[in-house]
Order: sequence, then structure tokens, then C-alpha cells
Amino acid sequence: MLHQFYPQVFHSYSYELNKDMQISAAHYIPHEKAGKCARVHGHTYFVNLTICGDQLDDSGFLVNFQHLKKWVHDRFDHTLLNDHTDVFNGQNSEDFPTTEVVARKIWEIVQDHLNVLPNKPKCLQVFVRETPTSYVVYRPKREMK
Ligand SMILES: Nc1nc2c(c(=O)[nH]1)N=C([C@H](O)[C@H](O)COP(=O)(O)OP(=O)(O)OP(=O)(O)O)CN2
Ligand SMILES: [Zn+2]
Repeated sequence: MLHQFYPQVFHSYSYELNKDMQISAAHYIPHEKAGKCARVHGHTYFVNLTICGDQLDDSGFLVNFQHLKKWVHDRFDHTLLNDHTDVFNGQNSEDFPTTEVVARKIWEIVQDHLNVLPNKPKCLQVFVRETPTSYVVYRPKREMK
């Protein structure tokens, strides 16, 4: 696992948890402007999730690290991202599997799971590194404390 520094999220929550994971996946960007990236190719995505909250659950977790891995890594690892038509859509650029969209979709998936937990943690940041020289940070727009 590559250990790297991530942009800091400023907040006033008592607990902040970070989970790293690596996802091996293929994708293509279905647009002429994508150049060579319009052809199927693969990456090892480095993903970091930042989860915050004030309350722990009855096991003393803000959220179980293993559950975060299951929701994201296990869903996409060794797959073609474009095949996940419930997540990505080749007809709409807002839903192409670009790094930006991958980061936002991961946030949506994680926050949907967090919303049903009784202690209501919040995902404040998703960092996705697609290549050694390219990464995206997604933070939800709305005020999350
Ligand atoms: N804003 C975005 N630009 C590009 C994306 C993207 O998702 N968002 N994606 C790609 C390609 O998918 C490509 O795999 C990654 O791009 P790039 O950084 O150009 O990769 P290189 O290794 O070729 O870059 P070097 O500068 O040579 O290290 C393209 N653009
Ligand atoms: Zn790519």
C-alpha cells in the first residue's frame, strides 16, 4: 500500500477516520476528446475515504473499516467500470467513469450506506488517484457541519 499525504478536511467533528484501499479496474471514457483514454485500459486506483462523526456505535466504531472496503473495493475491484451501468452511464458525461465521476460516485455509495447507521457518520472527502500524476478530491457541497 502506498502511504501518501492527503488534503486535509476542516471540520468540528470529534472523530475522523480514514480508510485507504486499492482498486484494480479497467475503464474507458466514451468521448472523442478523451483521446487514448477512449480505449479500454486499466489502473490501480488509490482511494482514501474520510469519515467523520461525533458518536460511535455499540462496538466502539465510527464505521467498520471492513464495511467501507466491502462497499467500494469489493464492488469494483477487477471489473470494467463501464459495466456498472447502475453507477456509470456512457450517454451522459456527468456519469462517465472519469476520475472526477468515480470520486463522486464513491461518495454517493458510501454516504448512502452511512445514512442508515444509527450514529450517522458523514463522508467528508473522497480522494481518488488514477495514475502516479493524476488525482481528484471530491467533497460534498452541502454543509455537513
Ligand atoms: N480531468 C480528467 N482528465 C483525464 C481523465 C480524467 O478522468 N479526468 N482521464 C484520463 C485517462 O483516463 C488516463 O488514464 C489518465 O490520464 P493521464 O494523467 O493523462 O495519464 P498519463 O499516465 O498518460 O499521464 P502522464 O502525464 O504521462 O503521467 C485522461 N485525462
Ligand atoms: Zn484511465
